[in-house]
Amino acid sequence: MFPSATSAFTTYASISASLMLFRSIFNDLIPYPLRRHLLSALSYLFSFCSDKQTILVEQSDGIEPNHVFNASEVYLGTKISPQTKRLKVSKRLKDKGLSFRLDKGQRVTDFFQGVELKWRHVCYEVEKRGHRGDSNVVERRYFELRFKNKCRDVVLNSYLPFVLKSAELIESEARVLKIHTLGNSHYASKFKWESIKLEHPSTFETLALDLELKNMIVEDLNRFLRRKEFYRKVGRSWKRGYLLYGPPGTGKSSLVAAMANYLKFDIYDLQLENIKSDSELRKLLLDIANKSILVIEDIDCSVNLHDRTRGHKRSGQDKQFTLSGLLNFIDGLWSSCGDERIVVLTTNRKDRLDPALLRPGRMDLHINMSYCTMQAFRVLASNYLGIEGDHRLFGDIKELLEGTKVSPAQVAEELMKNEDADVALEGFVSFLKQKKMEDDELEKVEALKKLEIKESREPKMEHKPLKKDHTLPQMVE
Ligand SMILES: Nc1ncnc2c1ncn2[C@@H]1O[C@H](COP(=O)(O)OP(=O)(O)OP(=O)(O)O)[C@@H](O)[C@H]1O
Ligand SMILES: [Mg+2]
Repeated sequence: MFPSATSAFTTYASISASLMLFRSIFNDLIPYPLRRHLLSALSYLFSFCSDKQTILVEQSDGIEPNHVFNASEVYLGTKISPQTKRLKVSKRLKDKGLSFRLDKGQRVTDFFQGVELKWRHVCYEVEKRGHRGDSNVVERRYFELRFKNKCRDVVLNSYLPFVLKSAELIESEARVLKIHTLGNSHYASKFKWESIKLEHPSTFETLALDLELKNMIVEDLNRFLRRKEFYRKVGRSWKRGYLLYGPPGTGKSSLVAAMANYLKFDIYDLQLENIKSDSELRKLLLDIANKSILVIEDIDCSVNLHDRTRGHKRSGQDKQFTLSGLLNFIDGLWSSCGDERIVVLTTNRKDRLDPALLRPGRMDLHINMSYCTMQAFRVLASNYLGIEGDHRLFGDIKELLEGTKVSPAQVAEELMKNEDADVALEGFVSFLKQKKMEDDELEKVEALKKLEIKESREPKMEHKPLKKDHTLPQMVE
């Protein structure tokens, strides 16, 4: 005989009333610390009879935030399912989209290498006593991760590192990159960094560079990111300096943007003309966040940095801005402030730079951005005209490019003139022919000029009247 619906409901009501009564007596009569001990002793007893293990990931480890907790929170935000009933949603200024977090008490089940992993977000309150005896209640949080005993190795050695790595990727994907420049809304004549969204489309795929050079740069960046421990071990600050040199329009600024997009680093564009003193420079550089690229464009002409001892004085000001002040940040003692920094200097004229900037070890890599080669041209042809593989005009173009100095920027401009690939390439061939003629003409003029200069420097023969030379045979009259 089944109990009637009324009696089943009465039994349910009386059991739940007793449970509630028991809970409120338990909470009211037993002080909080004892309650926690009793509960953890009970769960300890239960864990003996279970084939499951539990890992607790607490929000903070003493004073420091627990990185595993933050990573788990980010990772689990991507694992929500229709069964997750309560979610928290947020968006920071730097984020591209919304991000989700589990609310307290919510559960998520994940699978990794065939292992079932049950997560639960737990929140509890603790009473904290201040110095003056006053108390306040603070919320503490942790994640509980349950899995089968036999999967312990997989969880500790593979799953948790996987969660950390995934969270890092999710965070960097979600980040909006920024470019920071010195704003002129300066307070007390001091400049401050102001930022806007960096939406430069340049990437290593779109960059027209010789493949070997491109791969070398990407590998260098990857090695730099991997070697945090190495830098620490050898006593160097975790920084890398690149000097990009080459004629205008060869892609120096585009390479900086590609680096930022690849590494997901912000760019800090420092215009040295605005800096008045070393101390101002120091302050600005200390305000730069980690994971960033500091760029100083056209270092040869931004400020007269040649005189290291006297510094750069401005009229009516005794403050100084010196090259040594800058170098101190690049690789001196001040450079140890901050991690994961990249410094890029660009110049059109490497020969004009102070030798101090070129000294070995100062800029780790000198990258020559040269005129357009055939390999670089193929990248541009694919970007701008969608040409993959070969084209009937590529032979002519290769020959013409070898004898002409055209920057990738000039090539790009020509290729943009027509959407039809054949028309655009024919136009480009005529452009190259014209350019070649002009270059040849220019070369002739240059050669003539050099000859003239050489001649003007050579000592002139003096045409003195011939003295009577007694050695000469006398004319017989
Ligand atoms: N190597 C390249 N690959 C792809 N595009 C390029 C390349 N070089 C130049 N360009 C194109 O030309 C434009 C100008 O190039 P960019 O500003 O990077 O040159 P730059 O070397 O920094 O010049 P400058 O010395 O005048 O600062 C870019 O916006 C890009 O469209
Ligand atoms: Mg540039």
